[in-house]
Formats: sequence, structure tokens, C-alpha cells
Amino acid sequence: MKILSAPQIKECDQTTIRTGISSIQLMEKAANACASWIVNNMKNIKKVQVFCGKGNNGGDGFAVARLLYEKAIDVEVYIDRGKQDFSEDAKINYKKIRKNSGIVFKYFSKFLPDNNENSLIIDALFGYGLNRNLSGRVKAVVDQLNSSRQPKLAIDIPSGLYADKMTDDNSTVFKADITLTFQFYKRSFMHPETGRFCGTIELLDIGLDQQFIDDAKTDFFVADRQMIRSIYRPRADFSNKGTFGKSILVGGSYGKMGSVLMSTLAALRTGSGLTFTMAPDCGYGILQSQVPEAMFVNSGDNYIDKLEIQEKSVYGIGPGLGKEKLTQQALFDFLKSYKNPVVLDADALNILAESKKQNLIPENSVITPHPLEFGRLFGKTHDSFERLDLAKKKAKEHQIFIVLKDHHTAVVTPQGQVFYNITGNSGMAKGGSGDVLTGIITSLISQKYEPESACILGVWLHGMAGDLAAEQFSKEAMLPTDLIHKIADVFKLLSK
Ligand SMILES: NC(=O)C1=CN([C@@H]2O[C@H](COP(=O)(O)OP(=O)(O)OC[C@H]3O[C@@H](n4cnc5c(N)ncnc54)[C@H](O)[C@@H]3O)[C@@H](O)[C@H]2O)[C@@H](O)CC1
Ligand SMILES: Nc1ncnc2c1ncn2[C@@H]1O[C@H](COP(=O)(O)OP(=O)(O)O)[C@@H](O)[C@H]1O
Ligand SMILES: [K+]
Repeated sequence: MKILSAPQIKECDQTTIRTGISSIQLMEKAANACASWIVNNMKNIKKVQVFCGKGNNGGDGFAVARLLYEKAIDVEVYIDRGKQDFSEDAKINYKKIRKNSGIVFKYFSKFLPDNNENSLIIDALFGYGLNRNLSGRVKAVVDQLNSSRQPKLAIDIPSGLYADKMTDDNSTVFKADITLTFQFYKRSFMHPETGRFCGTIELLDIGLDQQFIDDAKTDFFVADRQMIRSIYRPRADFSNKGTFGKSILVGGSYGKMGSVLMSTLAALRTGSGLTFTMAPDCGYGILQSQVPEAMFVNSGDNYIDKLEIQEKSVYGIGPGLGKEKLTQQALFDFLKSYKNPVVLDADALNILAESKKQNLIPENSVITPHPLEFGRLFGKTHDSFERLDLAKKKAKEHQIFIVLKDHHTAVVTPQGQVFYNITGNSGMAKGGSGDVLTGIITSLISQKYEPESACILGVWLHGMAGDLAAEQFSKEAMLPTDLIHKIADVFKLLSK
């Protein structure tokens, strides 16, 4: 699914209006979608306090207030004091609602929190038209709303958040529990500094012009189910283990055998035909007894000191590798003579960063850094938007795929496209989750998925396995090894 920028969404709205539906009808459709969602999904809500701005987001707010009132919900509407230069459609909806004597109108300054869980605050102050930070009375009321204990819902975008860029440090943003957004995810929903204001995001289809959406040019996408289904290939019946490739997971050192063990298991559970672990001898017993399906290649005593090249294999290197001098040398020697795409993670990336040998990464390879590892490899950045810009630049420069791990992991391609992932949860914030991802992506590439598809599908699978694990065990108690077991259920879902 495409992510459009605020100007593109505006153009899309306008194209939709030109091709049939009037602007006020489109607003009514948007408001109807919000009101229905609230009535159907928040059955405990008896009262709403709707905060309306002067633009079309405010117009949505007036219309939602009217529609909820018609559904027998108590409604209070809050507007700014002083002369209101409402947008045309906001003015129409303001006038409509003003006629309705049952709806209470107040100024922001008169707001008193109910602190009642049956009373919902609705933010319709600003949408994608925000062009400066919140200030003055709007800022004051949003600060007050944020400290209330009532449930909070934002229409389209939490006010104070820009659709496509960072907010300034310390600026005020409405902190929503739920964001009902129209048709498109916005980039700011995907980044940690800004996304944390959105709560749960619900996409509401308001029938914007499909031709415009199809033709729109963008580098940014959300990997949705439709995209994942188009990437996933069911396993062929007429096949044998050779059909599904050979994965070699390289890593482990004394005390860190679990990492490469988990990568190996994840590669197997993702469908790799033949799976090898290259690890030091101290891991031999552990690996052979815990994963009898994998073959073991002895690559050192307590740490890896040599890396054998095997043909027609896909290597996933890094989990638990350590940074011993001889391990470093083994990695350099390997990368100097191996020219096929590899998957590099963890200490493999740290070694390349410390020795400034990023140029050794073969073209078309996949690297899976978390933000710290990315910073070590390519330099520090001020925020995650800047980090993503730098990742686009580096992916192009090195012709590699960068899987920038985060709450919404971004897959960055050498062509500069970005695919944000929306599966996964904070139960995965535990040492070992990344090792599982390395195994999954390595396995998919060995099964002849193109690196781009392997990254997008792999990250989605990994997150989905995390979501199923959280459902069964809770975010607190779930373990990275549970992710590996849940891969089975994710494939069952995919093949339905
Ligand atoms: N026909 C349409 O265009 C539709 C628009 N929709 C809604 O309209 C929204 C966009 O509407 P608008 O483009 O009117 O934008 P907004 O409603 O976000 O408001 C923009 C107005 O607020 C002012 N403004 C921006 N930042 C400010 C700040 N910090 N302090 C004070 N004033 C500020 C701007 O100068 C402008 O006058 C969407 O987010 C969505 O909620 C939906 O109703 C769907 C249809
Ligand atoms: N809060 C979170 N929400 C979603 N996914 C997360 C979260 N925290 C971690 N993850 C995922 O878990 C994995 C952690 O990888 P990493 O930081 O390399 O850990 P390690 O290698 O130590 O297991 C990444 O794929 C990341 O996207
Ligand atoms: K809003």
C-alpha cells in the first residue's frame, strides 16, 4: 500500500471531488466512517467532547459530533475563542450543528476533563494541513487534554503531528489512544518519535480516486497483506530438498551459542531445504542435540577463525559471532572472495563498522542493523527520519538492502524505495528476536526469493509470529523461541 505525502493526499481529495462527489459529500462520508467506527467499536462511550479547528479537520469534527448526537450520544463541541475563519466546508458543518440546540458549545478555555472512561475526547483540531507547531490557546488545551485520563481519539492525524516529517523537539502533540485515519497511513505514523502519539491506527476507506492512487509516485509503502500475499509462493508439490535451497547460518562463540541456534531453527521453520550451522567446536553438542535437522561445520574452537566457502548456498552471518581478531580476519577473507548476496547481522556489522570495511559487503546483500548498529556503520543521525534518509543513500551507494529494525522496521532498497512493516510488537524487544529474523531472511533467499521480497516477507512473517506469540503468551512472557514456533501458524494463515 502506498504512503502519499500531505500534498499528494490533498491532490487526491481534490481529484476525487472533481470526478463526481462534492467536497461536502466527501466530508460527510469521512465523518460517517468515523462515527460508525466509534459506535461499533466503542460501545461503552456515552459522551464525546469534540475539539474542532478551523480547517477541514475541524469540519470533520462538527459532522462527527452531529452524527454521534443523532445516535443518542451526549455531545460537547469545543472551539477556539474569537473570530473563526472556518474553511468553506467546516463553516457549512458548523452552521448545521449550531442549529441543534441539544449540542453544548464551549470555548477551549472552558474545558474541564471528565476523567470518566465512558467519555471520549475527539481531536479534530488539525489534520494533514498542519503547517506550524501548536501554540497559544490550542497548545494549552492540547496540553490539558493530554493530562486527562479519558480515552482519546484523533481524526485523521493527532493534532500537532505533521504527516511526513519530524515534529520539533518538545512541541505539543495530541496523544491519541486511537487514530482514525482516512485511506492512507502517513509516514509520521511509522517513526518512533512521532508514531508514539497515534495509539492504535484504524484505516477508514472513504473511496478516494483509485486511478489517482494507482498513478501516484512515491518511494514509501506499507507492506500490507495484499503485498505479502503477492510475494508469498506456496511450496511446489513436485520438489525435493534441493528445490528449497541451502542456508548456512554463521555465528556463535563461547557463551553465545543460543543466537546462531535460533537463527538456524528459524531458517528451518521458514522452509530452507538444507540447513547448515557454521560455528566453533564448543557449540557442536548444543547444536546437534537441539537442532538435529541442521548439519554442523566446525569453524574454530571457542570462536570462529575460518569461514569455509560452499557453493550454491546462502549465508546468514553474525548472530553471536563475537569480534575476536581471528573472527574478524575470517570474515574479511570470506567477503573478499565471496561475491554472492549474503545476509549480515549483529557482530558481522559491528566488525565491518569498526574496521571501516563497509565496502566489502557484496552487492545485493541484506544487512539487518538495529538503530545503534546502523549508526556505527554509517554515522549518527539526529532522528529516525534522518536515519532513513541516510539509509536510502547508503543502500544506493552500496547497492544493498537495508533492513532498518525498529517498531516499524523499514526495508530500504538500492532503488531508494522504503517498505514499512506493520506487524510485530514490543514483546519482541528481547535479545534473540533479531537472530530469528536473520534465519528467516536467509532461508527465504535460499528458496530463491529475490532479496527485496525476502526482506519484506521475512520482516512481516517475523512480526506476525511475534503477534501470535503475544496473543498466546503475553508481550511480557513471550520468548524469541516462541516466535520460531509461531512461524508455523503464520504460514498456515498465508496459505489459506
Ligand atoms: N475534501 C477534503 O479535502 C477532505 C478533507 N478531510 C479532512 O480535512 C483535513 C485537511 O484539511 P485542511 O487542509 O483544511 O487542513 P487542517 O484541517 O489540518 O487545517 C488547516 C488550517 O489550519 C491552519 N493551521 C495549520 N497549522 C496551524 C497551527 N499550528 N496553528 C493554527 N493554525 C494552523 C492552516 O493555515 C489552515 O488554515 C484532513 O486531515 C481530513 O481530516 C476529510 O474531510 C476528507 C475530505
Ligand atoms: N517494540 C518493538 N516492536 C516491534 N518489533 C520490535 C520491537 N522491539 C524489537 N522488535 C523487533 O525485534 C528484533 C530485535 O532485533 P535486535 O535488536 O537485533 O535484537 P537481537 O539481535 O539482540 O535479538 C527486530 O526485528 C525488531 O524489529
Ligand atoms: K486531528
